[in-house]
This record gives sequence, structure tokens and C-alpha cells, in this order.
Amino acid sequence: MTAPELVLTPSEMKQADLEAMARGIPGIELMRRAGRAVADSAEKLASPGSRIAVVSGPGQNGGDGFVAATILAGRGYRVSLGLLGSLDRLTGDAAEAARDWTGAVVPIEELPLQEADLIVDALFGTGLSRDLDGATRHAVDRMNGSGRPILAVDLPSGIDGGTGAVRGIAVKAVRTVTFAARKPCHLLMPGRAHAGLVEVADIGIGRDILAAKGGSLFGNDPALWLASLPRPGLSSHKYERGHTLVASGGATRTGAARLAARAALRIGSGLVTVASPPEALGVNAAHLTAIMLKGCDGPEGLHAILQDARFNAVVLGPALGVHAGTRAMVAVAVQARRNLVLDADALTSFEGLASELHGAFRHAPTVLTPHDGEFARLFKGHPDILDPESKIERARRAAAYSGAVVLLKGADTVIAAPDGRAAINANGTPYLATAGSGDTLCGLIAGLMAQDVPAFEAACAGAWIHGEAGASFGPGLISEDLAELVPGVLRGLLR
Ligand SMILES: NC(=O)C1=CN([C@@H]2O[C@H](COP(=O)(O)OP(=O)(O)OC[C@H]3O[C@@H](n4cnc5c(N)ncnc54)[C@H](OP(=O)(O)O)[C@@H]3O)[C@@H](O)[C@H]2O)[C@H](O)CC1
Ligand SMILES: [K+]
Repeated sequence: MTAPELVLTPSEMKQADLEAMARGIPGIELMRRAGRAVADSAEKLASPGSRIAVVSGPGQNGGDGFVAATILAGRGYRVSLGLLGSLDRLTGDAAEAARDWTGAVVPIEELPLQEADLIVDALFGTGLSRDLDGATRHAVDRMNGSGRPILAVDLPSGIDGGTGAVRGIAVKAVRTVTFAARKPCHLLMPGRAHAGLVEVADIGIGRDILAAKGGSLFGNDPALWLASLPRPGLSSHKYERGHTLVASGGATRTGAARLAARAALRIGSGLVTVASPPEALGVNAAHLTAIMLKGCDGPEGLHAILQDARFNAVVLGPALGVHAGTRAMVAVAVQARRNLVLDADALTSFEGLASELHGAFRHAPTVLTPHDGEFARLFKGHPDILDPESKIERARRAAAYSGAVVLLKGADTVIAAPDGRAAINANGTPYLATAGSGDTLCGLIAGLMAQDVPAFEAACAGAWIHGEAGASFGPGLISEDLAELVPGVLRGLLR
């Protein structure tokens, strides 16, 4: 099994660069390797002898551009290079790389972009420190408006390397070559949408350095949690695989619980029960077969059921209603110290009451699965949690505050644990934006926790499997399909 993908922030990457240099790789050598990787990638996008316009900025990103330009010219491409700022302002390795470039250097606004077969964007990388405006904004506008394919160096200029945000305006690349490791902007939106296909070039900075300087942020892929997935043995029986309890809404709001319940069963929970209000028992009973059913009248009813310790995972939230009764049910489940997944109404019922959840989940594995709106409502009045520009930072602070794993949903779902670990999930599909999709995700996560998968790994695995299932179906996907697609995804994982 490959090791989990390390994602490094710009500052962590800077530290890794410095460590590599301290261990004897000169900065100019790192830049030459970076530039060569850009040239190799450019060759995949531009036929021999075609015209390549390199747009270089005032920093080391621009230096990478100079190296790539020199190599591509040496390989027979017709290369033109435009520089933002003046040559004599270049410093360090970029100045040295510029000296190797024997071609013309024209002001960026004179670069003939329209005639280029490929544009190389070496304007800004991880050193972008403020929004683009004036000449820089105009340059990016011209690049995007040229209609020519753009290859971005390290990251698309104008994208914030740490948050993936657009700083004023950003290059829309068809491909990005980054170095040593992906940065958050390559996975978080909208940066991911600007980067196109991302290649990670090895420039000789070893994983030991990357793990030492980074190590708490990951790309969400099976390498991160596959070892934690249950593999039932020949002798295992259903009682060993946990018992997931999903609370249902009232008679006209029962579908969400059944979607979650079916997903829990499909992901391998040995038993699954829907806890149904008395008035919805008939409705639920008519739809359930392998999934069992229990009457549950509010918090007291849940308390009574949870006297049976075999119910070791609980899903609360979907369609429960936004009111004190839902909060009371959360309190019962927390008190019972069971694996717990809270979603939708179980989160919104605490709108403005997040202080009641401060440290509330430290005693049992818990996963909160808000989308952005629920997150903003839940942590209203906590600017320290809501204000960070980085989605990773927001999720991490919420996890540290609550003691729960926080899965902050989106096309770039972030999963953060109270201990600081975080993962970005980037395999979702727009087709997952359909009613009930979130309910299914809750069931996947709870069903894994019922089988003793730790909360962080269960949330990461659930998000990834959910994304794979949705992507395997594509157009026309509805939530009822999702649980049925899980076996196919598991076959690929556990073969
Ligand atoms: N291991 C690696 O990842 C390697 C990366 N390399 C490349 O190095 C860059 C990072 O280089 P750095 O010089 O730190 O930053 P940039 O090149 O991105 O640009 C910083 C310069 O740009 C100016 N700046 C910043 N924002 C703006 C703006 N909005 N408008 C105008 N100018 C801006 C900034 O000047 P200040 O005004 O902020 O002082 C800097 O002059 C990395 O991305 C890689 O491409 C190495 O080459 C190889 C190893
Ligand atoms: K760039």
C-alpha cells in the first residue's frame, strides 16, 4: 500500500525547500529541476517547434519560467519570454536562471500571447501575498482572454496557495506542474478548478523532509484509511460488526433515516435499526426488510433503547426537526457515549448554542457533517472558528473546540480531527448534489464506526466511498442509488 499523500501548505513547502538546501541541494538546482519538469510537461501540450510564450513574474516562480524557457528553446521550440518588472530587480536563483536565458526579455504587455501555441504561467506561485491589480491583473486577463492553453508553474497565478481562493483574478490553466507535493490550492475550490490536471514533479525533496515539515494534512485517498477498514473473517458474525441506530423523523419525513440506515447496512454494519416515532412506525415498517425497526418516542425513548449497549453507533439529525427535542436527543446519545454522527437538524438545532457543544464530544467518537450553511449557523458568534479564510483551518478549529471530527462538506470536503489531522476529499461529483446524498454519507460513516473504525478514518473513508459511488454512476444519480453502488466500490478496495 502506498503511503498517504502529504499535502503541504506554502509555508511548510518553504521550510522543506530550505531543509533540502541545508542538506546540500542548492536552490538553483531545485529551480533547474522544477524548470525541467515544466519543460517536460510543456512538451506534452505543444508539438515540436511550436511557439511558447513564457510569462515570468518577479520572484522564484518567474525563475522557474526562465529555466523552462531556456530548456524549451534548446529543444527547438520558438520561445518568447515576457517579464513583470525589470531584470535587474530579480534576485537569488531567479536572477541566476535569467542569466542563462539568451533570448529576448520583453515587458509582459508586449508578449504576443495570441500567436502562442502554449502559454507558460510563471507569474506567481506560493509567494503571492495580495490581490492582483493593475498590470498583474491585466496580464492575467490577457492570458485567460487569449484562448490559448495555459500551463501553470507550481499553481495558477492569482490563486492563494494555502486556501485555494482567487486573489482578485486568477489564471485558468489546463495543467499545473507543482513540485514535491500538492498544496491545499490544488484540492480546495476554486483553486482546483483553476489548476486543471495537476502533476507533482519530484525535484529531489524526499518524503522524510515533507513529513517533517508537513505531516498533518493529507489528500483523502484509501492509503489514509484502508488499513482501518473492516475485513470480516470467516467466523465473524453479525453481532461482531456492530449495531447502528438511525433516528427517523415524523410520518412524512422518514426517507432520510432509511437512506442512512441502508448505507450503514451496505458498508457492513452487522445490524441496523431505525428508531421511529410512534406515528411513523407504519410508514417505516412498510419500507424495511433487513433493517429493523423500534418505536422511539423522543429523548426518553432513545434513552430507553440505548440501555442496550449493543447499539454502538447512532445517527441523529436527518429530518428530526430543529427544536429542543432534537437537542435533548443529542444529549442522550452523548451521555450514552456511543459512536455518534450528527448531521442536519441535529446541528442546526444548536444554532447560536455552540457553547453547549464545547468539548462535548471528547468522551466518545463523534463526527459532525455540516455543509457550509449549517456550519455557519452552528458556530454563529464564534468568529475564531468562522473567520479563517482557510476551510481547513475552520474545520480544524471546530474540531478542536467540539472534540468531534468535523467533516465540512462541499466539492472540496475537508475532514478535520481534534488532534489537528486533516484531509481534503476531491473525488466528489456534481451529481452528488441531490436530496438525500448527505443522509447516505451519515450512514456510511456510522456504519464504519459501528465496526470500530476510528472516527477520523471512518469520516475520510465514508467521504471517499460516497464520492466514488456517485462518480461511478454519473448523470441521473439519485440518493436511492448510492447505497447500492457501495459494494462495487468496496470490491475495488478490498480485492
Ligand atoms: N520546492 C518548491 O516548491 C520550489 C519552488 N520554487 C518556486 O518558488 C516559488 C515561490 O517563490 P517566491 O519568490 O517566494 O514567490 P513568487 O515567485 O510566487 O512571487 C513572489 C514575488 O511576487 C511579488 N508579489 C506577490 N504578490 C504580488 C501581487 N499581488 N502583485 C505584484 N507582486 C506580487 C512578491 O513581492 P512582494 O511585493 O510581495 O514583496 C515577490 O517578489 C514557488 O511557487 C515555485 O514556483 C523554486 O523555484 C523551486 C523549488
Ligand atoms: K504560476
